[in-house]
Amino acid sequence: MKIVDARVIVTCPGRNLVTLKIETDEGIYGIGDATLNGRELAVVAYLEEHVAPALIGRDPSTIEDIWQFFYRGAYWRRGPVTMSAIGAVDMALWDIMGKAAGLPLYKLLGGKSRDRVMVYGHATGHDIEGCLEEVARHVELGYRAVRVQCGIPGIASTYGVAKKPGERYEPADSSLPSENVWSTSKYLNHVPKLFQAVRERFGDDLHVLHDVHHRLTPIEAARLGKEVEPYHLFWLEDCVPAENQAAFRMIRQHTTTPLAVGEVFNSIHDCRELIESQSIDYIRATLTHAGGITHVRRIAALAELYHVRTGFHGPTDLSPVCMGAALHFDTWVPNFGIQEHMPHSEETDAVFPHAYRFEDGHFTPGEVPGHGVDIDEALAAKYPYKRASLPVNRLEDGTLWHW
Ligand SMILES: O=C(O)C(=O)C[C@H](O)[C@H](O)CO
Ligand SMILES: [Mg+2]
Repeated sequence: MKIVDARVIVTCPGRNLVTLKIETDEGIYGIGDATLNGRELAVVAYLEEHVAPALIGRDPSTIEDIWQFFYRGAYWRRGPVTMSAIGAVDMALWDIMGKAAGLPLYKLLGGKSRDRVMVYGHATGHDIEGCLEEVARHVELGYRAVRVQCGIPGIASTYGVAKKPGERYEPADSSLPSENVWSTSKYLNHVPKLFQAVRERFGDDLHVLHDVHHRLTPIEAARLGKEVEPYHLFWLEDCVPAENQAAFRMIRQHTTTPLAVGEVFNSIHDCRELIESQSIDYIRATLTHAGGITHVRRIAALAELYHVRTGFHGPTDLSPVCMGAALHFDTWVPNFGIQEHMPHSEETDAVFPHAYRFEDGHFTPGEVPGHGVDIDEALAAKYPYKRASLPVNRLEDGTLWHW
């Protein structure tokens, strides 16, 4: 089998999504997600100029060699743009090989380690009461695990909280970055009250999660971890920016709240120190941004040695193609923890018909050969690209801060 075409499809059924489609001389094709939120066209250019032409004529079954060609063979290694491009190629090749073998991807990877994949949903509210209503709605829908993000008294808007009650929050909400204001002291005073209220209303069985979005310093994160210990969070996510990996050792010494990190990581080298020092509990690197199945399974294997489990990033800025492939990976990977789930819009689901299904707080990937997600190109063409940017965050005195 030979690759005869590799094309990039950009569509915006509510938000921008980038798909690589690789076609073979045997009529089998595979697709991969290359969406890098707010930087979509940078990956499109990388794929079109440096990757797609070099794929033509290759044997799609040489997945490892193709991965090495685009990673090791490139002088400029790593980084989110390069690794998202490689991730899309890799996902599409695994899709092709699944279709050629007539096997769903999880069987190619080594078969089922579980019957279904537990996911967590997103509850956001402007105040604690609003959050509790949203958590209740998720419980009603069957979710066993819910991430809870709350507006902070005295702060006008916070990233990660929907703009209006009942709406979903949208990660990239305007053409140029909008601005939020941040107060660490107001936030730290509020969050323990939120989780106390969640436990009082929903009891001990519901898994609850929280995302800090990298906004704290290590000592502040240590305080938050300690103060929410009585509420037994499933995890505290991205409590500090992870460039300084040694910071996590200090946080770890102060709290037993489990720590998750890695949605912005793009290679095993971003994860290595955190995993080897046993400073984290969940690794969130995703198939799209961290070089596809071929690379993320190396990360998962390293993590397994240190009792670290997977908790893949799964917001709407990753397309259903990534979600489908991730659910196969989650079904197979021995050290699975949880999978994030933000439902895509109806328009997005129509552009990407898929085999995966939600039931009772869990997903199953389906039995369709490959990753089980397709693209309706005619429908995709009806939604042209629209520039969208992630917001920025400033302290109350105007200082630009982590978001
Ligand atoms: O889903 C999460 O945990 C996020 O933090 C969402 C991210 O902010 C979003 O994917 C940025 O593109
Ligand atoms: Mg996050």
